[in-house]
Amino acid sequence: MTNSTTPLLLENVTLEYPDGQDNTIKALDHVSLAAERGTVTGLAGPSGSGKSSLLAVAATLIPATSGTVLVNGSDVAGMTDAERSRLRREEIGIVFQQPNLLPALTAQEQLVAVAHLRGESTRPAEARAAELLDVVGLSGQLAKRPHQLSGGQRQRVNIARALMGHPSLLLVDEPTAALDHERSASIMKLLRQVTQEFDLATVLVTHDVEFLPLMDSVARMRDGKLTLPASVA
Ligand SMILES: Nc1ncnc2c1ncn2[C@@H]1O[C@H](COP(=O)(O)OP(=O)(O)OP(=O)(O)O)[C@@H](O)[C@H]1O
Repeated sequence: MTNSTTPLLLENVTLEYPDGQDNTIKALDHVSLAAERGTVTGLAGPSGSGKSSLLAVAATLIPATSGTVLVNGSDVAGMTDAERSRLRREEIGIVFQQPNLLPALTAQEQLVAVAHLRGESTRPAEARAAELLDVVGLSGQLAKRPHQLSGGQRQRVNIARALMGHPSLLLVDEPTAALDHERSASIMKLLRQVTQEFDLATVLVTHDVEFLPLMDSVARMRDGKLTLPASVA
């Protein structure tokens, strides 16, 4: 059951890239997917099957060639660049494989910088940053800079930063690619925890089939086509 409160709805989405000659590569081939609040949708599939392309279209970073992308009921195709930027700031959290933290900033400052971009004042931003860093298990590390944190801790800062804008949709691309098994497992559990705690619709790309049982549903991609999510519960 989907409606205007469904954070992400893709209907028949196709994405074509030029191949450098006269043809196109179909990275997404009539893909339909709904991501509901409070659930983690795992996105699995071989390299080159279109997983990152799906996230990029859902994040409104790349426009679909055809089909419909609705974020909280709004069709992103009809939006101006400014409206899409606002959507990304206010409704979408993005966690990439590498944390991409700013080397000079402390963990707390990484989050406050995001709030400043949205025009928020420092005091409430600092309070929310501290709260979120506590949620991700870093309450004692607020003043640490990236080089003073482990890979897993940096990814936790990255996740907390993605939550600063109160998103309804969290898009996560291979969050554990740079981590060992134990840290990967705890990051996956954390993503599940924040999905429930903040009632997020999380779409998570992973190569690691071991973590698929932690997802509420798993969509599988192959050659740009998506097999509809099947519950793994
Ligand atoms: N910018 C681009 N220009 C042209 N082709 C692209 C571009 N980005 C991706 N592709 C092609 O689109 C298809 C899907 O790529 P995509 O990166 O979405 O796959 P993926 O499943 O995320 O792969 P991986 O698991 O290796 O990250 C591939 O054939 C890829 O070569």
